[in-house]
Amino acid sequence: MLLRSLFSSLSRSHLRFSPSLFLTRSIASPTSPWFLPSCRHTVRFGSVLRASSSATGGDSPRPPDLPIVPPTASKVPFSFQAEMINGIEAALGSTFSSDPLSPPSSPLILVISGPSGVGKDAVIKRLQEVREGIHFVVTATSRAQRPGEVDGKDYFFVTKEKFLSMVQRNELLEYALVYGDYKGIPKQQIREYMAKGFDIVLRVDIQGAATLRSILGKSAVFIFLVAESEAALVNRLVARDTESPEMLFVRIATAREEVKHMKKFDYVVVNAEGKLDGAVELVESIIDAEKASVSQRKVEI
Ligand SMILES: Nc1ncnc2c1ncn2[C@@H]1O[C@H](COP(=O)(O)OP(=O)(O)OP(=O)(O)O)[C@@H](O)[C@H]1O
Repeated sequence: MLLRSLFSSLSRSHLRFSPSLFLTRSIASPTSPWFLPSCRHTVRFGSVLRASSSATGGDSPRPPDLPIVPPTASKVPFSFQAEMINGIEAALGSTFSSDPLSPPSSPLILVISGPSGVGKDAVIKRLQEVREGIHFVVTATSRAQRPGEVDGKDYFFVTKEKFLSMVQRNELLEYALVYGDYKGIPKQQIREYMAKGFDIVLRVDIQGAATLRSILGKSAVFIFLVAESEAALVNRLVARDTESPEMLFVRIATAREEVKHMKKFDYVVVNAEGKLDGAVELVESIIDAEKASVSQRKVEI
């Protein structure tokens, strides 16, 4: 029935054709896709389809100016393709929509964590350079500013008193006392940038990641960053030269314990010595995969 209707719509079109042209492949069922005639014609590229009402039966005209991109390997002439499409539309009783078939992807929250000195800051900084639409949430901290750090860019450096007043006003998604200093994530920044469609990157230590997991559950993507080995991590921390020997010892001892928490994360990314770009590419792949996921994570802050 469907086929008959299609043939009759096509035969009303300007094109002279034989149904046998279409049936160069066997038809498994009336609804299965069956296609193109094996004939040789000159193809006119770059033209724009304008449907004639006779080809669509007059009921469901194709949108005007809908460009048809010619498949390079096709031997089917353009005008003939247009007639075929019109015929199929007429047989189906509706035009083909150009709306995207995939649902829009939701903004992500990426939680990037890992032992001290593994390269969290370095990876996030590079990610922001190579990828658009990423907002790194600037953490508020009561710790002292290190040389080269910029207030409002690396952290919001605040006094302990100011930090505690932010806690009281429920302005922080999560906060913790880390090595004697407070660190916390301002909620407002996340809301603001998610509303603009940005993917959000949060940088937290392992303890912070555990707290965020309990708050955000599966609605966020948790990435654990590791060095290629314990020795490489220690070298990196020593070379950074930002800690006193005592603090260095505490960080290294803590890192040993922290690696054990890897399984609570969704992904692990190795940031190997001299291969920062490789780590960033993997993070990008994770983002791309998440955006292509059939069930998108939904988050509310
Ligand atoms: N792939 C890499 N190869 C070599 N050096 C790296 C790599 N990634 C980061 N580094 C360097 O290692 C040091 C530690 O990196 P970074 O400060 O980004 O770590 P972090 O995880 O943010 O540390 P913390 O949690 O203590 O703030 C920095 O000097 C950084 O430049």
